[in-house]
Amino acid sequence: MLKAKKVFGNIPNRMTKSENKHYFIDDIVSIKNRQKSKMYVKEGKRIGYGSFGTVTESYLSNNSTEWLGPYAIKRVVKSPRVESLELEILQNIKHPNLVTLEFFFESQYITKDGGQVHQKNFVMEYIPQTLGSEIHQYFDNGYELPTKHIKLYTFQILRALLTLHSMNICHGDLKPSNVLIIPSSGIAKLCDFGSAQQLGDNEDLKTYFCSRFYRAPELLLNLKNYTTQIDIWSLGCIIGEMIKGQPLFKGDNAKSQLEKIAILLGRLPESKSSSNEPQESQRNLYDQKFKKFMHCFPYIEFFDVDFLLKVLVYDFAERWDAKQLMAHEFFDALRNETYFLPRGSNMPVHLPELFNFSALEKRALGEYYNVIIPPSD
Ligand SMILES: Nc1ncnc2c1ncn2[C@@H]1O[C@H](COP(=O)(O)OP(=O)(O)OP(=O)(O)O)[C@@H](O)[C@H]1O
Repeated sequence: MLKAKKVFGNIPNRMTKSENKHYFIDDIVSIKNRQKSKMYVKEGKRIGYGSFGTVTESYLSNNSTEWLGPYAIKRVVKSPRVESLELEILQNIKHPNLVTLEFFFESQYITKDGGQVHQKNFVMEYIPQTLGSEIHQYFDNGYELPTKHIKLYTFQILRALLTLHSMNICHGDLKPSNVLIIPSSGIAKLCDFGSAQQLGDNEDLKTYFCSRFYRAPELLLNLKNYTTQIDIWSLGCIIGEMIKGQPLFKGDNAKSQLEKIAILLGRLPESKSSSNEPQESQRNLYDQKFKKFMHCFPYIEFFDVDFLLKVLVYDFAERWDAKQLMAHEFFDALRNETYFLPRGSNMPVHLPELFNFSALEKRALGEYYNVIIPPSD
């Protein structure tokens, strides 16, 4: 289990709102140097209303005249019953494709009946666009998301998953609104670790989490032996949505979600497919699925269909993992070229750094590393 570093006191701050609509926090912890200080906080417009908290555009100041920011402050109720890995992940895992936590503080308010509610406040870098809003912008205006962009965002999501999964952590709520993007530079970063779990052998695992349209079949079936591969399924649904402009599987409940999935993948197999099956019947099965996928995604390249067939697989043991997928020829367009065209621009810009892997990432990639990096690197 990841250990949370105890960098803040046990007694939460009392928030005092001043007339200028900013308030003062006694103990705000800088993640950079783990030092506590006193700061003013000014909150602006709401960016997100999640099921667990609110996110607002905010500014911080040491003196209430010069303001730093914008930041995004996510405020969630601190519950003694629900353990969340969100703070541990945000403060301990630094990664180019995970949103950066800059500060953290605790706060409290008194309810009408005199009860105290304790809150956690995550002060993050502010990235105004999400993959969800980007998909809408394109499709609402009659355009499709360019294939290069789809590959760019997918690769970076996989890179973030490679790191989380190498620690046996699943994100648990991957969906387009939890992927923050900077369209002008092509950067993608995952946010919202409120549903993240570290999977171990003896955990009493919950199965009711992850937004339905992106929930893997094993979760829909309430199987307790699921793995971090649930995130790969969610990613497959996100890729489908980037291609089609709307959620790939839109069920009203778990049963109808499985039915929607079956339209594309065929009925859930009664027993595990076996690699001992004759090669010919395996080939036939692949060809049948290939035809269905071609019908669903008529304008994509053959090897892109093959990529999707490796992601959207019922059996999570056969679903490819992050490193296998990063090595797929689906990403050759990113390995062999250095430019892409951002939305609304006719000037190509450099692709973001995609292959500057850390030592931890290199270890997680193992033998795949040499296949994944561009030929000239
Ligand atoms: N750092 C950020 N910069 C800009 N927007 C953000 C940032 N973090 C979160 N958001 C926006 O706020 C929304 C809600 O945040 P988050 O998903 O963390 O909260 P949540 O309560 O878990 O929401 P949900 O129930 O939708 O999963 C995100 O979907 C995203 O659109």
